[in-house]
Amino acid sequence: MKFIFSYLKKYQKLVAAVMIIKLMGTLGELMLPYVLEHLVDEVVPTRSIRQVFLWGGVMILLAVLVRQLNVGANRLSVRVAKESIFEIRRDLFWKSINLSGNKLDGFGLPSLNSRMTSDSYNVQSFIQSFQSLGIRAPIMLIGGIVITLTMDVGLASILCILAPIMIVVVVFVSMKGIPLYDKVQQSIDHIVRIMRENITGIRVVKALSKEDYGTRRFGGANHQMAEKEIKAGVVMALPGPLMTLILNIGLTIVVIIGAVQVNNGVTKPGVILAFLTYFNMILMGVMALNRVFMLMSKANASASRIAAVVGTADDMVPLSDKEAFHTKRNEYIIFEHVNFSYGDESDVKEDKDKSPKEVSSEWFDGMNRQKCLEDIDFSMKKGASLGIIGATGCGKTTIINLLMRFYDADEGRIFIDGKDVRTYDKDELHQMFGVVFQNDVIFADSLKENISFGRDVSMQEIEGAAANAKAKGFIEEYEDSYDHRAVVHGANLSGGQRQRVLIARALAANPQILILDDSSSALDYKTDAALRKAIREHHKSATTIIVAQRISSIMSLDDIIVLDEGRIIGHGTHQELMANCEMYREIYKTQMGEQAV
Ligand SMILES: Nc1ncnc2c1ncn2[C@@H]1O[C@H](COP(=O)(O)OP(=O)(O)OP(=O)(O)O)[C@@H](O)[C@H]1O
Repeated sequence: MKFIFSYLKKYQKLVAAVMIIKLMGTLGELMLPYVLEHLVDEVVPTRSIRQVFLWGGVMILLAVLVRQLNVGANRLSVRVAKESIFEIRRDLFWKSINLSGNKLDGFGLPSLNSRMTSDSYNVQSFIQSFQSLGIRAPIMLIGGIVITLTMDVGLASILCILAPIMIVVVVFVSMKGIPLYDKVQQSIDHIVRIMRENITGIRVVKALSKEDYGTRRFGGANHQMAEKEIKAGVVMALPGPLMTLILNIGLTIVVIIGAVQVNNGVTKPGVILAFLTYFNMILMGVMALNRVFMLMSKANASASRIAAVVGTADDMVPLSDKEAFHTKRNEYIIFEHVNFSYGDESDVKEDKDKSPKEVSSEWFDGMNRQKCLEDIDFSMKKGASLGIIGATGCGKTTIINLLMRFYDADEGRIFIDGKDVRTYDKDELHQMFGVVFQNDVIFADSLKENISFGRDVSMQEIEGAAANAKAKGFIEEYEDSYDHRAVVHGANLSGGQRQRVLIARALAANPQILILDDSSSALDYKTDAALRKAIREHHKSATTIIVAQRISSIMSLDDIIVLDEGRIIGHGTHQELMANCEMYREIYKTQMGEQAV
């Protein structure tokens, strides 16, 4: 809750205005039965039509005023809720896209997704309802009791006994509800993950006729979520009927005692009429209180999940010169005896019984760590080119991840241009790179925007990059050329076209370091060779690293590293590796044919 209120601080005045207007509206509402009682008991017996119309008019005016006040307060409360959730989402998004690789792995994309959507929605609903119901409910409850006390102490004492019982029930049940809603939100993460996997991999699912399998997986997760929702819903739905029962019993007692009193001339009929209305109002107040507590339970669980991300400490802050490593070597990129392991998030994900807060603080500490890179040691001169080859999962991409400081090495030192990579400001560092990752993303936007990608890049540079990436030809065949729109994930482009647009994106800003991670696998050999030639000719000064499975993509580069299970087992030019590296020779033989050796 502290997290939510920290965002409401700036709207203090608006929230206060909502509450004051709501207070006035509720007081007006409370006056209505009182006026009704006066009309029935005092005005009607005078048989004065004028007076009846006058007090009837007062009631109508009061009702209209109450309505207007409620509408005004609701509008303001919606505004506060919308603006504060806008800020919460903005901060959550900003933090999410700036999370370090380790923390991103820890939270998981599906979970970040549901924090951005369903969790934010829960918080928004609470902010909105707490401003109006938060004041209306207690005022109706307390006001109703106070007014009935002034009318008939005996009858009102029935309410005085029932109200605290109802409040205790609501509070008790809400306390039980909070942890249950935590679990519901965790199931939403799970469901979002399965949805993402199935939607992203829809083609594979269809191609292998695995719709049933996908549906079964989703069905399992859906079932789990439904169970948790039902459990939370059953608990939170308990107070409603219980309260109606308690109040109806109270109402029956009031009607019976009231009837006797009216019969004996002790009480007037208008009082009983007013009592019945106040009873209803009190019931509505308690129900509203129940709703506020229910929304609060959900929002509390959701807010701590959002706060866990927003409040996570930035672990990739640039190091000061004092803390950093230094080198006298003058190569442009240097890896010195680097070791690295990813944290294993599976042990965290299983810990479903812990609150998100507890989990998030532990995620990044005691994770199982498998060694991924061991004693990686190489360097590159400025403008040089390096190929990295090796079996899948041997750690090729991880080297890039460390170079771009998505993760920090466990041991060893990495330098770019004579500076410890950890001393660079994140933006400064990333602006040095033009990069295409494996399965990189094409956005649902024009091809022009996909290439320029929000950078200050002229149309001439876009066209130049497209030409070097061998994308110019197919782009200019479209009637709308560079304005042609790609759909989500570039599904209206072929694999090779997607890769060429991505390479154009990497080349567009004339990067100092160019990284192509398995980014030409969908290109035919001829286009791949033409692409490398264009890069050599037009991006001479760029220090280039090409990660590839295809030996033909890297054999002409200045230097090649052969990786095996996270270790460098071969390093040199193509000729040197052919002479000295058994695995390289094997890859060459397999891909280029026996006689090529
Ligand atoms: N975010 C991550 N969290 C945990 N383990 C990871 C993560 N990313 C990669 N790994 C593991 O690290 C190892 C190296 O992965 P990496 O992506 O560097 O391999 P790669 O050589 O690029 O593979 P490929 O050629 O298939 O792309 C693999 O065993 C992989 O499962």
